[in-house]
Amino acid sequence: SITLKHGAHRLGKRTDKQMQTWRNYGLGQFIHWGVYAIPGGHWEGKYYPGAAEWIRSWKEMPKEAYDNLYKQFNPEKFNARGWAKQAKEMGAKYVIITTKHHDGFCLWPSKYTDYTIAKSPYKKDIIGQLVDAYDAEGIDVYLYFSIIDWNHPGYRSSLKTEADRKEYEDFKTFTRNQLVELLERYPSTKGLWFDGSWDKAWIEQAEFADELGRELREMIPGLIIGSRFRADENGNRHFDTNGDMMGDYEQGWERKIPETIEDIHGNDWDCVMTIPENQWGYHSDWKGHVKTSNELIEMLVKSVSLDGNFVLNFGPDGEGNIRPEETKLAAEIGAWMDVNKEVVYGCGYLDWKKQDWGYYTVNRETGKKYMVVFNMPVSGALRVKVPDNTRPDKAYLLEQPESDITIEEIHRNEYFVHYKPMTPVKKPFVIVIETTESD
Ligand SMILES: C[C@@H]1N[C@@H](C#Cc2ccccc2)[C@H](O)[C@@H]1O
Repeated sequence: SITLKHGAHRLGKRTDKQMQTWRNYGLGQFIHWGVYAIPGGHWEGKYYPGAAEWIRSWKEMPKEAYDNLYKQFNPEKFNARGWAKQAKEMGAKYVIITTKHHDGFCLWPSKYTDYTIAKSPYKKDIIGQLVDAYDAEGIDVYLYFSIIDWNHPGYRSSLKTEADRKEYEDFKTFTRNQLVELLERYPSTKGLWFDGSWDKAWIEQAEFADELGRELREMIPGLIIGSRFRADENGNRHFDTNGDMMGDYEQGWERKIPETIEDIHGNDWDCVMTIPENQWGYHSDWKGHVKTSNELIEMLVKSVSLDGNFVLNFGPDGEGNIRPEETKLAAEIGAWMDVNKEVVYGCGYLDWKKQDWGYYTVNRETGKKYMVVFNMPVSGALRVKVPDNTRPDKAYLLEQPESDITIEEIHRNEYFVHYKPMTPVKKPFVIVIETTESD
């Protein structure tokens, strides 16, 4: 490997208590909210086919019109406590909230720009209300921050001229000031989720970004920042020139999930996921496939089974309502988590061979092993292959600890766990499997 000044500053996982807490969340909630929720994917009767939070970039959207939407932003129905309660009932252990998306509109009263909630009819600090409400529910708060800021005069996607460079210096100072301001205003923040850091202009700022990261981490000990924040001095993002991850966890899994444990290269990671195909901000007309709770629970369990966190996105509407489809899914996921949360919280990868019926998770502290079943075989025989020196002794339904499920040895280190559900299986279910390990 080569010597880098601004590459990864740590090899391997962080082992401090803040990161252990992060690693054990399992389930998080993403909230994308801003003035883009007002048009909700439409403008003057036309349907915007892109992601609703990107509508400003649509050729049919006059920039002037978009940039004045904030003068209408007055979400009467906004109820931070209600959102936090719903997230608690869903089983989210942390929340990531957009403070400022690519459009540059600030949901907190930043003193570094007038393009903020303070200048809207609503006036009040949305981020502050959400931080307090989620803290009160015991849900850890992380702040999403977009480096891209289409509203700031000094923002550039690339630096072509000396004038660009001069302007961009102001933008860098503005960016740093806003981030320091956010951590000063909301010191209970556990981490920053950066986005919009793919521009050439920002990628060239390896030294500045590295120093900024250091400054932010000094403000809040244990602060957690993912791999999307900065590039190394050779322009490499997420992984530096030596292939080492920069940041505390990998943020490359946006709307996708790794297939195998090899895909995660031993790093912590999160998957951030939309309910429709690709809408983060509120779009009033979701087209295409909308995921069911069974699909989302499978994504959650698959993520946990591969040592990751699953963060499900909610896009409240322009009045501050959580839409009915999201409310329904939150309730269905919450009902499943009420019964099965122990296969998610504090759990991770079990190095047993993956089987078709579903996923294994194991509690990192107790070693308790779970079979989370999504695909019941017609035979009712769930194949289990164990490592050498491991003998399965007992299996029972998590929901019915007194149930005694037959384990049949069929080959060396290979068993059938025989289970015939009494009623048709409508939701994933969990079998606990107890083993004896011999040296
Ligand atoms: C977390 C998500 N990242 C943002 C994006 C993007 C994007 C932009 C260009 C090409 C592919 C993806 C989305 O707007 C949302 O905030």
